[in-house]
Amino acid sequence: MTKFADLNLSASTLKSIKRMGFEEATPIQASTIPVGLEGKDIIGQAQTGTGKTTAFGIPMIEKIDVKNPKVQALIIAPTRELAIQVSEELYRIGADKRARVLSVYGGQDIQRQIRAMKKNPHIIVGTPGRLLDHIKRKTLNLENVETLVLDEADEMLNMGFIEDIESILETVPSTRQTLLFSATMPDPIRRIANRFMTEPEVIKVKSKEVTVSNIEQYFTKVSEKEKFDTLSRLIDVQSPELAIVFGRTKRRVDELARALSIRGYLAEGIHGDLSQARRMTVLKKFKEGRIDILIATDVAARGLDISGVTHVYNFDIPQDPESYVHRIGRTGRAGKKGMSITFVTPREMGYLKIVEQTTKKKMTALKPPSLNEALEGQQRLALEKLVEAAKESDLKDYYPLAEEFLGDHDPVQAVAAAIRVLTKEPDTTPVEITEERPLPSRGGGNRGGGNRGGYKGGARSGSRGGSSRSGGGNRGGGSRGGDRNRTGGGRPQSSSKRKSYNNS
Ligand SMILES: Nc1ncnc2c1ncn2[C@@H]1O[C@H](COP(=O)(O)OP(=O)(O)OP(=O)(O)O)[C@@H](O)[C@H]1O
Ligand SMILES: [Mg+2]
Repeated sequence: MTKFADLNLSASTLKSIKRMGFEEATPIQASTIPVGLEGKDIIGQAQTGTGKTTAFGIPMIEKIDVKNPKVQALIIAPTRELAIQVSEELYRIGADKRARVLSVYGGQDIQRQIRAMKKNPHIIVGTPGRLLDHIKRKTLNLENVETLVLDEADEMLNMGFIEDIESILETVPSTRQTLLFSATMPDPIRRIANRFMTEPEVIKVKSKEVTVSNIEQYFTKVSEKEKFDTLSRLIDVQSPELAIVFGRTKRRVDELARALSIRGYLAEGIHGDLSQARRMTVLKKFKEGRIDILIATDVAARGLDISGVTHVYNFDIPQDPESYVHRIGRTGRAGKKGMSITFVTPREMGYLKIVEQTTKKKMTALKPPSLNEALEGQQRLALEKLVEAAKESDLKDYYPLAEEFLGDHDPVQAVAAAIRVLTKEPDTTPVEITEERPLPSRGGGNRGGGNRGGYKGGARSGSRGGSSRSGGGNRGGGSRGGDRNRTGGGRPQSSSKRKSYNNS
C-alpha cells in the first residue's frame, strides 16, 4: 500500500488530497504518479473507478506554476459531463495551490467562456469541438501548454474526434508531456499513441480481469418482448439505491424513460440529442437522488463518477466488449460494491461469449424474477421502512392508536396490514417499447474497429430504423395480457397505446 505522503508531493497537494478524504493511493496512482512527475509520456490503463483522474491530475498540478498566468495544462475529454467532472476533481486537487481550472464545452454560452478565459486559468478541460472553436477565435492560446491529457482517448476515437484532436495538437508545443488514460485500450488507440506521444511508458495495473472484482456480473436470457417486464421486476426485487439502464439507441433511451415513468419509477433519460441544460438537470437530479433510475446511451455515461450507483442494467447487450466494461464500471467505484445485469436475447448469446472472453470473467446466469417475486421484493422494502420507523424514539404519540388497533386485531394481521399499505405493488401498466433489431449474428467480425464505428454512429445519431417497428403485435409489456390483469384498475389502456414514437 502506498501512502500519498511517500510519493514526494508538495505540501499543498498533500493537504488537498487529505481534504478529499483519500488515504492511500490506488495502484494506478502509485505506479503512474512517480513516472508522471519525471515528465515522461504515459499510457495508463486501469479498471473503471480506480482513480485515473487523480493519477494524471496530481503530476499535472504539481507542474503548474501558479505565478505564470498562461494556460499550462490541457485535458481533452469526450463529453461535456466528463469535462465538468474532471475539472471539478482537478480543482479539488489544486485547491491549496490555488491552481485555476476552467472547463469549456459546447452548449454553453461562448461569451461567458471567453470572459472566464480572461481570468487566466492555468488548466483547461474541454471537449474537442469547443476547444477548436476557441482556438480559431484566438480566445485560447495553447503555446505554453506543458501537459496534455487525453481522457477516454478510445472513446474520442470512436466518436470521430481524431481530426479535431490533431488540429488542437498542432497548436500545442511538441515538447509537452502527454498522458493518455482509459480502462480499455483497443488496438486503434496505439496508433494515436504513436502519433501523439514520445516514447510513452505503458503502465497497466496488473490484473487478470479488465473489470473490478467488486462488481457482481449477471446475465439474463430474455426475449426482446419480455425485456421491459423483466427490467421492472428486477428493479422491484433488487430495489437499487441508484441504477443506470443502458439502451442501444437514443430512441430506446427515450422510450425506456417514458415507460418506466408510466410504471411509477423515478426515471429520466440522458443522451446526446438533449440540450446541455437538460442533460445537466437530469444528472443533477440523479446525483441528488431525486430520480433513482438514469437511462443512458454509452456515450452519455463514459467516465461518469456518481457515487451510490448500485446497479447497472444493460437493457441491450453492447456490441463491443469495451462498451460493456465502461458501462458496468459506473458501479463498483472506489472500492464499493455493485451489480450488473445484462439482458441477452437468444440470438445475441454469441455477444455474451465475446464479452466474457474479453473480460476473462464469466457472468452468472440469473433467472428473470416472476411477478410474485417482484411483489415480495416490494413487501420487503415496505418492511424495511417499518423497521426503520420502529427505531425512532418519538413514536409515543402513536401508541394510543396502536394499542387500540391491537386490542381488536391479531398482531400478525395488524403488521401485515401495515406492510400492505406501504407496499408499492408491481405495476404492469402496458407500455410501448419499439423492438430493437438484434445485433448481426456473431460471425460478422464484430470485434474490428470498422464495425465499432458503425455501431457507435448509429447510437449517436439515433438514425437506426429499429427495423422491426411493425404494427401492434410487437409491443413490450402491452402484449402480456396475464400481467396486466394484476393491477386491473390501472389506467385505461388507450392512454398508453400511443403511436410508435418516431424520431428518425
Ligand atoms: N486514492 C483514492 N482513495 C479513495 N478514493 C479515490 C482515490 N482516488 C480516486 N478516488 C475516487 O474514486 C472515484 C473514481 O475515480 P475516477 O473517476 O478517477 O475513476 P476512473 O479510473 O477514471 O474511472 P473510469 O474508467 O470509469 O473513468 C472518484 O470518486 C474519486 O474521487
Ligand atoms: Mg476516468
